[in-house]
Amino acid sequence: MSFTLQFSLPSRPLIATNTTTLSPIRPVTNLRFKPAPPLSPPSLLIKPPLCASTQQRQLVVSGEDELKSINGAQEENVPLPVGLWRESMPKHVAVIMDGNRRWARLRGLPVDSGYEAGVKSLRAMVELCCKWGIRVLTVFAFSSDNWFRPKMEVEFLMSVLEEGVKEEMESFLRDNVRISVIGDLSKLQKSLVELIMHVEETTKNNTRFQLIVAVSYSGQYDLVQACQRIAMKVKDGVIEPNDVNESLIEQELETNCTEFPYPDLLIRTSGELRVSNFMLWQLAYTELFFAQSLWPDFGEAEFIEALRSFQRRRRSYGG
Ligand SMILES: CC(C)=CCC/C(C)=C/CC/C(C)=C/COP(=O)(O)OP(=O)(O)O
Repeated sequence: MSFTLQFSLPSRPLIATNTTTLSPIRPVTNLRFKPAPPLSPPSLLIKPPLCASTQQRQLVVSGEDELKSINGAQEENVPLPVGLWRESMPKHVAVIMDGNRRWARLRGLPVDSGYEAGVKSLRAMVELCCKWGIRVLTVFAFSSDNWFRPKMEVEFLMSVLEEGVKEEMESFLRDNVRISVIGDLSKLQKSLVELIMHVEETTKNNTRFQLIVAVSYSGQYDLVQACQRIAMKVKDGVIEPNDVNESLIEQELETNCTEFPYPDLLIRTSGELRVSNFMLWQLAYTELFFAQSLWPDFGEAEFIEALRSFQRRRRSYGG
């Protein structure tokens, strides 16, 4: 049984969007908070829209059954590692997969081996996300600035993406995985763009898990392209300048491809303490976790540590 309380907030979010109270001892609450989008189409009762900053919020009090089911998809019936609580799992994790080249150099290996080891780490993380009920994983695979790397390295990374998509296409379909790519695709080879469009189209109705790959992407690029689209709408008389607000910007960002909220947790590996122009708007209320491990060494134990850290935090969204 469930009921919904709807209330309005003047300008900023009150408590939480899509996660329950985070308790290190035991999750005691089954309260869910969701923002109701003023401009986007109506969503399902417990389906949160894109972001945490829209002005109207709904408080949904769920029964046991509803906690197991989010947006109609059943959570995996797999026991979680000790100390992790399903109710307070992040829905969306983002990762800056840093340290692949250092990993290779430390071993006296060519740079390519570092990226190959990084892909193995990514595969393992996708499996863990699926197993533990994390619904979206966004990875920074190639930044706008990475175009300045040696040509051979750029070509290798592009071939990794191309081969990865081709090899995994069957498993995406079998495992109900949706693939989305965000970034400035105009800089990519035509054949790769076609492949990306094909995999996005083929997997667009898959609901178990969404992998968002950021390629030729930067947070500043995303904001600029959103501004350009909004400016066109103003120019065409579709909207007035005064209509531009947070929700409208959110709709024009590349992350509009996910039905889930912005990242709850950002993990950056390799000990660097920066967000490096990644999802600048979307990270507004994201919890940050910086791991010492280089990305190819980031495995299950490190992921559990990041999730435990996340679950110990209280997210107030400035309220
Ligand atoms: C298909 C797909 C999604 C592939 C992902 C492959 C992968 C692991 C890409 C990482 C790309 C990258 C530029 C990481 C930054 O660390 P760095 O390697 O520059 O490390 P450094 O800081 O040691 O130089």
